[in-house]
Amino acid sequence: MLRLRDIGWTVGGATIVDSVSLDVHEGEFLAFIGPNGAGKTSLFNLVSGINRASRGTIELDGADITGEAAYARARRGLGRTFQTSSLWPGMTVADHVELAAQAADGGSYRVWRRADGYPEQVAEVLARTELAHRADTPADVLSHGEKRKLELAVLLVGEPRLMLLDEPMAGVSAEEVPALTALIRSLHRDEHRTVLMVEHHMDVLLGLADRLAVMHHGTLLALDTPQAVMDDATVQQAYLGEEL
Ligand SMILES: Nc1ncnc2c1ncn2[C@@H]1O[C@H](COP(=O)(O)OP(=O)(O)OP(=O)(O)O)[C@@H](O)[C@H]1O
Repeated sequence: MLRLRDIGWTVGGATIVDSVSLDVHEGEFLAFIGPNGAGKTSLFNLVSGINRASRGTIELDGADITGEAAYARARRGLGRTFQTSSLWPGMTVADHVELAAQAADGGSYRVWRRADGYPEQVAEVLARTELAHRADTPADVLSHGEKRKLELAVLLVGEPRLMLLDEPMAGVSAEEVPALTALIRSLHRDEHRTVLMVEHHMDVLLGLADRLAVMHHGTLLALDTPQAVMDDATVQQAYLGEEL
């Protein structure tokens, strides 16, 4: 489904992503781990089109999308969430989803439009993400776990086939992690979406990921099943003193 060949990204003389090649199969769950600054988010930015690769090629479903803008990649079914919250504080949960539905329907983001255009879609997405009871709640009042669910809800409106999730557990309390993990699992297993996810919590990943990609200093250090990666001596060495 997704093919990266020799992807590199250099900024101001510093090589942030260095010769990354990998294939992601349809329906796969591939998790990215690695120390802070390893280049995981930078790689997601290159795949989603936020930044352009300095070299290498990116293919989605056999089409070369290396030079395509982010919105064009989104139209092909590639969606992503961000490490930091991308919500509008005073806007309600339902209005976030409504706005995303308008945008997905070809409309522009017009915050003054009344939120009565896509009630069925909004209700359906909020039910899937277990946020129906929070429909009228402003985003800034939500717990961290609910905020992450809302970011997923907004993403789901576009029905992405390939989802890039950047640290979806960041800031989420320990009590909320299981429900969020279950939601992400269901988007993958029940809805058959292909998922790439950056995550530091290994305990979360072990129940989700088919394969782990280990990044270190911008390179892909290892790519294998979770067990094989954890047994890998090179990975262990790279992580000495780091949480794995
Ligand atoms: N636009 C940029 N210009 C210059 N340097 C950048 C830019 N974006 C990222 N970097 C640098 O690239 C390196 C990799 O950053 P990146 O955020 O991709 O790492 P990461 O693996 O996602 O880390 P973390 O786990 O902390 O999120 C860091 O040293 C960062 O400072």
